[in-house]
Amino acid sequence: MNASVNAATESPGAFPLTPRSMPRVLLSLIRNPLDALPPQIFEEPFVFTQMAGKSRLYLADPELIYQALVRNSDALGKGEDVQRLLGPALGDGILTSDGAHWKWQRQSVAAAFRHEKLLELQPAMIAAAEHRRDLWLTHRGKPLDLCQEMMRTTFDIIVETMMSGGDGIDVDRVERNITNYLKPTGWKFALGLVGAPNWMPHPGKEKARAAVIFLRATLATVIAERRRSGLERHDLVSMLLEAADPETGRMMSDEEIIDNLMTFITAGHETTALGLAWTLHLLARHQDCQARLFHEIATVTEGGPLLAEHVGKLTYARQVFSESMRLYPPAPVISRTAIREFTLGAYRIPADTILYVPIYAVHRHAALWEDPLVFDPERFDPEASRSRHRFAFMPFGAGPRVCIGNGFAMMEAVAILATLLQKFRVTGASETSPKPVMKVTLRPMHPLPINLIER
Ligand code: HEM
Repeated sequence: MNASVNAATESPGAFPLTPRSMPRVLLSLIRNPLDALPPQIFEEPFVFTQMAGKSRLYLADPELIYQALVRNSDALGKGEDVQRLLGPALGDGILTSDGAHWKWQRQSVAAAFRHEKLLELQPAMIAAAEHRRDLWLTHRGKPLDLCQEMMRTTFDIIVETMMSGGDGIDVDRVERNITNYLKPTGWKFALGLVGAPNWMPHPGKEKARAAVIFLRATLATVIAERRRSGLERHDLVSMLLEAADPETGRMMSDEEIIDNLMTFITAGHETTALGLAWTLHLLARHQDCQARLFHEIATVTEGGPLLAEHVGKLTYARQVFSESMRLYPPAPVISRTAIREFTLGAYRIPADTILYVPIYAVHRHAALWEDPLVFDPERFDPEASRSRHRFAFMPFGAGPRVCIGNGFAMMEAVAILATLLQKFRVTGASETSPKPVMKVTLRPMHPLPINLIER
């Protein structure tokens, strides 16, 4: 019989969460949940702890992550944490639901993310990047906030490719409201940890509530307009309008369609934008890598404009983006709750255990990476990648719940990087990177400024 993970002393480097350490952990959670990760998880394969009456298991060993997220995926649900954080905005959509309801939704939209379909979207990705590049050409000398710039670019892409332009969505207001929704997530983590009820007031709660009302109403208008016009557009909105549950034949309600559009808009642009902002920041600090990227872009495009067929050939650009996501994974922690007991390595994991996969810590783990804090895109050279465990690098998660948009994101990121760097060299980043803060996604604590030099 396997040992049960039921005492902190059984885990290597157990995290001593005691009544005395609790206030410090809660304060860290409110400010920045990354600071509340047990420090041992950057060196140990796993850390087990018990807090607020719940068993919590942090996994950093790639093999244990594989065993949990892939082999035992049917023993895991998204759990209360995810519902508390994202449920008010994303309802019971593809990211937050479980079981048959999740499966139906995933199958309904899968076709939109097949490789052949994504290839058709490349021109729209390049066009949005060119639009940003042209705006930058008129911005000369003015300071730019990289995160904001990248959010606008990826937002244009998600709305254009998934919603055929979005019928006049107010992009600025949508962006502001997404930020207002995400701002108080530290409070939600902390209140969840002590088992506080959902109605408990906290700073930022009213603004977040107003944001959800605005965002969902905006999408309701998009759906109503699409139904009214009867236009067939072959995009995600049409797919959701036509989706029927394979078992019952039931169509999605408007609320369910809104859940999913909210999910795709938020999950589908924030993450890539933040990945790109950190990438440009790192390139500004590593001019040698930037020079190599210029060379690759010039060789592949033969000095002409970037075309759809070039994107797949920009292998070093992919390496650079991957290495940036290693250091700054846009989704830094994922979590699950065990819905039944299961076996993990030598341990029995009881039902109700909360599992955390701190991608941020896995990507900086002392046992998995040499000089983990050093930026080195060579790590993603095909040869070097082959010699690593597949789940040592997992910015898009793993198993059946792996990011459905991963191919989309890689294509989009490479297209944006290549288009911008054909015209500009980025410089002027601070010597050290600003501290990353987790607000569901990984944002820099302070804006990432850069200078643009026209090439
Ligand atoms: C660099 C960009 C991105 C990163 C790092 C990222 C990361 C992730 C991760 C880690 C998950 C798994 C969450 C979990 O297991 O709990 C996920 C799920 C998801 N992502 Fe992404 N994502 C990115 C871009 C995108 C894009 C572009 C889209 C859509 C266009 C998208 C849509 C989704 C959806 C719908 C899910 C839920 C899938 C499911 O549960 O079946 N993501 N993403």
